[in-house]
Amino acid sequence: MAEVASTSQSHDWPRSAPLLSCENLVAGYTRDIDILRDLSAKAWAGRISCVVGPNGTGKSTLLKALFGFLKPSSGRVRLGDKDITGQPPFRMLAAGLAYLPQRPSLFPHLTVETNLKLGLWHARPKKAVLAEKLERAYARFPIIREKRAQPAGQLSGGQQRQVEIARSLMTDPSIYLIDEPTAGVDPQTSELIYEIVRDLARDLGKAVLLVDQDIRAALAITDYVYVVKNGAVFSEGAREDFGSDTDALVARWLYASGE
Ligand SMILES: Nc1ncnc2c1ncn2[C@@H]1O[C@H](COP(=O)(O)OP(=O)(O)OP(=O)(O)O)[C@@H](O)[C@H]1O
Repeated sequence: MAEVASTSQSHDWPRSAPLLSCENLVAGYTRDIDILRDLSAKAWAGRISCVVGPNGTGKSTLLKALFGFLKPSSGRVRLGDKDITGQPPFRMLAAGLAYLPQRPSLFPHLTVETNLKLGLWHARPKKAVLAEKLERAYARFPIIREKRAQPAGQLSGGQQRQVEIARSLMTDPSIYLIDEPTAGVDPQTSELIYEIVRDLARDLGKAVLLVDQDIRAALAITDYVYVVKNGAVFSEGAREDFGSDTDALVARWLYASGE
């Protein structure tokens, strides 16, 4: 595993305590095949960590293992100092993790507002609390206020992404695991979605672990980069160590891809 540009003295935040971390994670879908093979990564409050790498290398699998859909066969997942390895998704949610999968996860036939309310169903909030949270969501995403009475399935891909993010914010998570948020979305909407993801970290102080194929766009908002190959970290480093040299990073990614 290579540390990228580790000589830089310009910052030391990557040495600060992460909010979420995994160490030497091994996990897979069947007993005999490990997809993640000794993978370690971190996400810091107010920062975006981005996981890039070739197709099929285990990026989405990492998020699934962190959120508890897959139980690691070895390694540790920690929330601050607390060991949360192998906890089921509902406990991960309660612990402050939000997971946004690659495919939209809204109920298409229910209205936008009902989808938002479902973000809090498990908490059984008082009416006033629910109303306040809805108002906060509408203030942050004006397009959602406009479309709140429509079935969610009638919204564009980008609008559905906004509803998903608004729904996740209802539980005020501290950590976001986000899988390819702009897959299948037009360039203009992509820009908006990256802005929203950036604001989750910069404005709201969330720790974000982002998996992305659109390497150049993702790098523009990223603080720390993991290049993953064959289920392990091939190379990592703080984004600012690369200066404006996105090409060096892309070259490293291509090397990991074997292209
Ligand atoms: N539900 C599943 N059951 C069995 N194998 C799976 C399952 N989901 C993914 N895999 C396999 O795990 C490996 C890693 O898949 P994963 O989706 O994590 O890769 P990825 O790096 O996110 O790829 P991409 O960039 O194409 O989304 C692949 O070989 C894939 O076929």
